Amino acid sequence: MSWLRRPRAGGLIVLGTSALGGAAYRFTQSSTSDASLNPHTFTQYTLVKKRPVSSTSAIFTLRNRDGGPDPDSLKEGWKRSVWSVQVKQPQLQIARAYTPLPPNSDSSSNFDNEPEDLRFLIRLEEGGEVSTYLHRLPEQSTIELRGPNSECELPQDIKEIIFLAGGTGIAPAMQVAHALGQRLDSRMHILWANRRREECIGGVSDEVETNTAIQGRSSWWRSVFGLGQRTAQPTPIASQSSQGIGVIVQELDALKERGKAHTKGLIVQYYVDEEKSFIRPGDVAKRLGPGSPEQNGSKVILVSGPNGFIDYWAGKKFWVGGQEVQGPLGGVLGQMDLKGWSVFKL
Ligand SMILES: Cc1cc2nc3c(=O)[nH]c(=O)nc-3n(C[C@H](O)[C@H](O)[C@H](O)COP(=O)(O)OP(=O)(O)OC[C@H]3O[C@@H](n4cnc5c(N)ncnc54)[C@H](O)[C@@H]3O)c2cc1C
Repeated sequence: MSWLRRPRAGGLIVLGTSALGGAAYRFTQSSTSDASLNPHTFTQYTLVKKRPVSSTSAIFTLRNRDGGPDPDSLKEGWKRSVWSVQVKQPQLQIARAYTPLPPNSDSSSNFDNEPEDLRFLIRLEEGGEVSTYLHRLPEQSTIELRGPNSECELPQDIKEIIFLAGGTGIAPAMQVAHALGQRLDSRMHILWANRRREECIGGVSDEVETNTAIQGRSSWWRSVFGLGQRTAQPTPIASQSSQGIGVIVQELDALKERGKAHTKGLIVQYYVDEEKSFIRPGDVAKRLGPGSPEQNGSKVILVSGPNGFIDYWAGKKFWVGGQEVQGPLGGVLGQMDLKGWSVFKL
């Protein structure tokens, strides 16, 4: 799910999808009614709420306008997939993919057969056609969605996940945390990097980073933005901000709480570029564990965020015959002893 890779295009874009096993597909569809979300036609939703998260991002809450029931595929998707929908920009007739945030206590559906509201964390891209269009829309506007599209299916036997998220790459991480929160004995580490603290106000890392395992490589942010040398330092444990706790931070805290009873935990680490804290290879290495081949269950590293973030950590994805494919494992992870963990680029 590398962000910002869409070319400007005149026609509606069919987005490539891929699964952990390498297959690309859309969810099978039980209903083809235009009133229900479906992969074939655009369904009308109403923008019922736009809640700012920072100066450049907001959570958009969309409600199915005609109340068509959610397809079963969508309910299944929440349990086992990372998935997205396409949002249409009607004047330009283009569409971009966005990743629904997992339901929270605010997500409304009054009756069992009523569709759930869909919520999206959307960043305003400077000069970006669809994100600028969406951010300019007033509440009560109509927005058209098509989907769902599966980006990756979680293996049934998943045991542990390390999720490297850059910026709005946190949305798929939250989907995975939501799905994993219902699986016994799973453990998930999210390492979330942002340029600015305003995206994750009040976010306090669960673990102290010592960064002793591997040092000396520059961060993705550094390589992308050409910043100068930084001094090695531990990730600062942020103090509670006087401005309160950011919306996404609160939702991550809620996900931790929800999974507590069944799982071995959700551990979240915050890295903020402007505070000179960066995800380092050592932060990943120390979470790989000893790597015992007898251990049951898959262990997966997922990488999600802007193209440069994915390239830096895992190498480029490629387009082959109109489909986006994983490409070889490269980047920093490609040079590490991953002790049996597999890597998937979202
Ligand atoms: C599966 C998937 C899920 C996603 N989920 C989310 C999500 O949950 N939240 C989210 O915010 N984003 C998400 N994205 C990214 C999203 O789909 C869009 O790519 C993003 O919003 C930018 O789209 P846009 O139309 O606003 O920008 P675009 O018009 O595509 O432009 C993107 C950037 O490139 C620049 N640019 C474009 N064309 C050119 C050019 N020819 N020359 C120079 N510069 C150019 C623009 O100025 C802009 O800064 C997801 C992407 C994928 C593939």
